[in-house]
Amino acid sequence: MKLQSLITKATQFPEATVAVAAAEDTEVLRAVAQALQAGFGRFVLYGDESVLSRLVPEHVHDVHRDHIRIVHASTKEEAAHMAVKAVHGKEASVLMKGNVPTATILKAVLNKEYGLRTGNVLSHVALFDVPHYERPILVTDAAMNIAPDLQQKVEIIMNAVQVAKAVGISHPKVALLAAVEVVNPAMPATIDAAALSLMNQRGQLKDCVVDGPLALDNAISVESAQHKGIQSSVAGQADILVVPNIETGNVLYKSLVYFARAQVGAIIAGAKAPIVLTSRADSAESKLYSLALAICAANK
Ligand SMILES: CCCC(=O)OP(=O)(O)O
Repeated sequence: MKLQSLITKATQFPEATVAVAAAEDTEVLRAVAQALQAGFGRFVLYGDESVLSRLVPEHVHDVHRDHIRIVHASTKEEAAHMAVKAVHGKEASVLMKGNVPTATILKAVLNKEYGLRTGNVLSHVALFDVPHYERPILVTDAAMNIAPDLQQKVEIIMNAVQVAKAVGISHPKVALLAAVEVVNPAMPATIDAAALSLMNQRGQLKDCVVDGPLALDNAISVESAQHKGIQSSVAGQADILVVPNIETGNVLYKSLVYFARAQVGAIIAGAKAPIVLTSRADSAESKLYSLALAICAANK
């Protein structure tokens, strides 16, 4: 599903409520306004009431103002905790990071008493529309897990498969990226990839087809895979790219956005509710797509 279609799908859930932590941010409020304009979402904005009362009318059309509630929080930490508590208490089905450091919101998310942990690994899943590439493609994990071990990679894959299903890819093809297509004992990513592929063949990783190690070119290009003689049901057709570590993921994410001018929507999956957690420099449009992705994932 292309990102624009995701917005159409999100309009099936006009009442889905989003708790925004520290909403006093122009790009966040522009995304909120665009979501309301598109016809989805109710928003509870936690933050400095005096600032929000001034900013909201500047961004949000009068006709949509009854879809927004402002709740005062004295600090960004308090805003993060209040927003997380609202999701924990089921007053909202999606959490959104506003103008608050990632570490602050994640601390609230991981709170033992009212946080959003399920016991599963939390992981970042980004859905891209890349110009001149016909299919949408998911990338994981560009932001959360620094150097995932084999078990963490299993959960990262399962989180991404759930997100893929939410956007209409029912049995995704998962490519495990490395620098080469063969198992090399000096490259741990290739050994994990081989183990994960076998786990998939033996039914330990369900609802998807997993293959690797694959280099990026043969994961996404049939011509490259054919040229290199790679026999694989995933090569050239990957729906999900699993990177070996956060550096690879973050560089791939930002290369797609800045070099390729890709559009992106991204969430943290694996928690009790999806979390919209974009790069600080991401556009309002990306935040809008991320909201749509989160609402679709919350209602899958
Ligand atoms: C890819 C999203 C996470 C990230 O890198 O965020 P910042 O650019 O805000 O550091």
